[in-house]
Amino acid sequence: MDTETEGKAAAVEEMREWCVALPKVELHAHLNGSVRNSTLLELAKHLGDKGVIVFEDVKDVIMKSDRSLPECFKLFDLFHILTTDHDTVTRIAKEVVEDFAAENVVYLEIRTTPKNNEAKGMTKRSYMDAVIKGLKAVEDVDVELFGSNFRTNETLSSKLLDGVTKKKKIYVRLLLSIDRRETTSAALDTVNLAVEMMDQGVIGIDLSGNPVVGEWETYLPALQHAKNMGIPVTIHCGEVANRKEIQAVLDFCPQRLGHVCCLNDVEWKKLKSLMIPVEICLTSNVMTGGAPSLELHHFADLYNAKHPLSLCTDDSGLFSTSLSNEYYLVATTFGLSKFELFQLAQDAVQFVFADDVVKKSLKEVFKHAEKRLLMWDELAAPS
Ligand SMILES: CNc1ncnc2c1ncn2[C@@H]1O[C@H](COP(=O)(O)O)[C@@H](O)[C@H]1O
Ligand SMILES: [Zn+2]
Repeated sequence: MDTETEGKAAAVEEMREWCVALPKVELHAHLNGSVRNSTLLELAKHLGDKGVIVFEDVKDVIMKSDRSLPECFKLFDLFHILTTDHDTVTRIAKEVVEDFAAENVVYLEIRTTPKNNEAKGMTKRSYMDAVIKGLKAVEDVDVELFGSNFRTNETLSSKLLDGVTKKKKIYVRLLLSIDRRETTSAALDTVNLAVEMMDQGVIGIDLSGNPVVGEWETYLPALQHAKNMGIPVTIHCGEVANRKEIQAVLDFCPQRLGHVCCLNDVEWKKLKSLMIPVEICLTSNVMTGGAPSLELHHFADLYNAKHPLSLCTDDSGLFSTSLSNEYYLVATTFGLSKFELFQLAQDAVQFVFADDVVKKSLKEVFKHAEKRLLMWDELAAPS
């Protein structure tokens, strides 16, 4: 390697390290899309040995790196075969939190679809109990799950991402997803479950699933019920160009929106005037064709318009990404400076569904990390 190439490689490495060190807020992560490949392979091997699936076929699908939108949803059906029993749900929930915490995510909203599965003796409630069991089983990191369990702000903020001697801390909150394949009654069950579990870390509702399936009118009663109960709602919007639905979603005016890829000029204007915070999922959108390329991703337009937004992974396992990588991509694609990236990460605190106590504590975390991160180059420079 010549000196110039070595210098470039070192700069890439240094920027990647900085993005990992940056405290981050993750607002759009699906549990079953965030499972480690190694875990999926282990689960597939186990079911292969039992004759439930053909391991070699499944292995190739898991290891494939490019995925279209329809392929993603076929894959989710496969993931659900692999993961939907109580013990496995507990395991993946634990691992997903560990993985996010390992890259300095300090606040994580995980969303997942509560599932009934009679054959496994699973109800939506027992599925969620298994998820929560997994969050409580995390040992390497301090997980703050319930509003009632907060320690004092000072203790929390000094511990979160101190990174030197103390155990890392992460706030985790849960969003219950309504799958677009569900009936009105099943969607209502999910919202009622959220109401029941508000004191156990559940703080919101999401609408997701294959965007070419289902009708807005089917979910509207459940989403309206959530709104009436004061439960924040986030909606996958415009993954495909469904004009009628995009209009209806904007009219519903949820607390946040995911993706917003296929909006026309009028819808774009409306989104901007409503100032609904957007969960931006760069890698996911480029892989599934929602955005033509990283360079042409609508992040740039929203960012330049100072529209509220936050970088997210969507499905870090499925798309082989991480939140640190999404920040790195923004830096390298759109030329944001470290200062701007820091602001971007910090601004996401405003859009969390957790209460003001948590927001205050998260602001402290960023304050605490600011000097170290913004003086990174000076600190790293040889004296
Ligand atoms: C790629 N973009 C996407 N668009 C829409 N829905 C998506 C999604 N990625 C994931 N999901 C939704 O999340 C479920 C998996 O996690 P859980 O089983 O809930 O934990 C998928 O089945 C789908 O409903
Ligand atoms: Zn999503």
